[in-house]
Amino acid sequence: MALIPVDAALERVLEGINPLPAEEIPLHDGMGRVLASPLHALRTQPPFNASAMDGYAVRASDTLDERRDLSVIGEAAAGARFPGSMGQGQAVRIFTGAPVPDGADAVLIQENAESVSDRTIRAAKPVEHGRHIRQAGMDFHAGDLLLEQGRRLDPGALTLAASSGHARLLVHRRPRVAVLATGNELVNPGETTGQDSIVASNSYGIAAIAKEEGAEIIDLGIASDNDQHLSSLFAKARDTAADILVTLGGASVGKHDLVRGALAEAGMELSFWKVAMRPGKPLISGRMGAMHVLGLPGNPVSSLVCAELFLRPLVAHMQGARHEPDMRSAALGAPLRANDERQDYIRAVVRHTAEGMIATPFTRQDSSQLTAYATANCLIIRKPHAPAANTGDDCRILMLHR
Ligand SMILES: Nc1nc2c(c(=O)[nH]1)N[C@H]1C(S)=C(S)[C@@H](COP(=O)(O)OP(=O)(O)OC[C@H]3O[C@@H](n4cnc5c(N)ncnc54)[C@H](O)[C@@H]3O)O[C@H]1N2
Ligand code: MOO
Repeated sequence: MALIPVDAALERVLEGINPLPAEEIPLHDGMGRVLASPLHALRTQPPFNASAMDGYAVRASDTLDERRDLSVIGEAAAGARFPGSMGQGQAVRIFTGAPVPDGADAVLIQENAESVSDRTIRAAKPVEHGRHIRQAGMDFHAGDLLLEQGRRLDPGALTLAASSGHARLLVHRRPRVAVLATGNELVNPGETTGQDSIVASNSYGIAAIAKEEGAEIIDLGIASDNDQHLSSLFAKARDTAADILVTLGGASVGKHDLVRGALAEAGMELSFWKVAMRPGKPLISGRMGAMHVLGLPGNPVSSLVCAELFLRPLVAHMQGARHEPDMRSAALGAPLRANDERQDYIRAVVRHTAEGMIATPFTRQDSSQLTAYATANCLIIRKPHAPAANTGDDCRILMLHR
């Protein structure tokens, strides 16, 4: 089967995805969730003209003459407005957040007020009209569109939603991602290892990527390399109503690489197999009924890179969110050889310097090496057939947020 380009592969993975149904959640559970409907303000903020400072509500024209006595006729605090209105030559003691009394048009900060007697002050400096007053609706008005549908909720968005009167939010359901490691050699971390054992590590990073995007994880453990065991665990993924099944390993061409065949046997409609990328070539994508299937290669770095490129956007799209990879430009910190037909994702460390960003690739790029991957903070992307490049040449990098 021919290798398909990375962009085409991503398009196919995301093809025809409808966001999962909406559910209502309390604000405290909103972090990282994606809004299923536009959010409009239920109230106006501030709801009244409010003082931004501690001081005196005054008429600005009364402060032009610094010898003018102003009589303090009452007090306005946050939550307890001055009940009357204020006339010429009068002032009201006011505190930050309090409603500005009728008749006042400025706030004189207390540092600029001289106390003449118990209930009389003078303005040490004139204050201009409107000073230190937050106009009603300065932030938003009832009915304003505050957050778009598809917005991923973050601390700022959650605080805005609360401030505008929402106690509950409508968000898309989290995708359920079933993760299945495959391979006779695999044992769980902490288990006794035999001479030929390998610790099944990939599930942890893959689950972490999916969770970071908002998924719920169903850990299906480890399947041995036999068709019965694989098919019983695929059935379990369906029984648990997984939206996405991620398999790890067994994706290549060896005698023991049974995953693609077993998936087909279990009814998966293959979308593609093999992508023109390094690492990650034997990636499998398809559908088993409503369940999306991603078969990631077994090499740990291959599985992580594939999950960054395909699983992350898939989980985001299923929640109605767009996924914008953090791509930047940098200068190469070391030369690179000419590339072949596969798009390369080269593990590298990018540093900010006075001359700009410099991305230095690790010398060894084996797809089994987690030490380099865990140290890398970016992947240098090399187009297929890119010519040899020198130190200092421009390159594109995908940031890996650590
Ligand atoms: N003749 C060919 N051989 C290979 C090709 C090819 O085109 N022709 N492709 C190579 C490429 S590229 C990759 S990538 C690997 C991926 O193969 P599989 O997906 O079949 O992976 P496995 O053989 O099952 O495992 C590879 C490697 O990774 C270890 N592994 C597997 N699962 C896990 C896990 N959950 N946690 C940690 N480590 C895991 C496994 O023990 C192997 O060492 O195929 C090449 N071969
Ligand atoms: O594509 Mo494999 O992922 O080179 O190691």
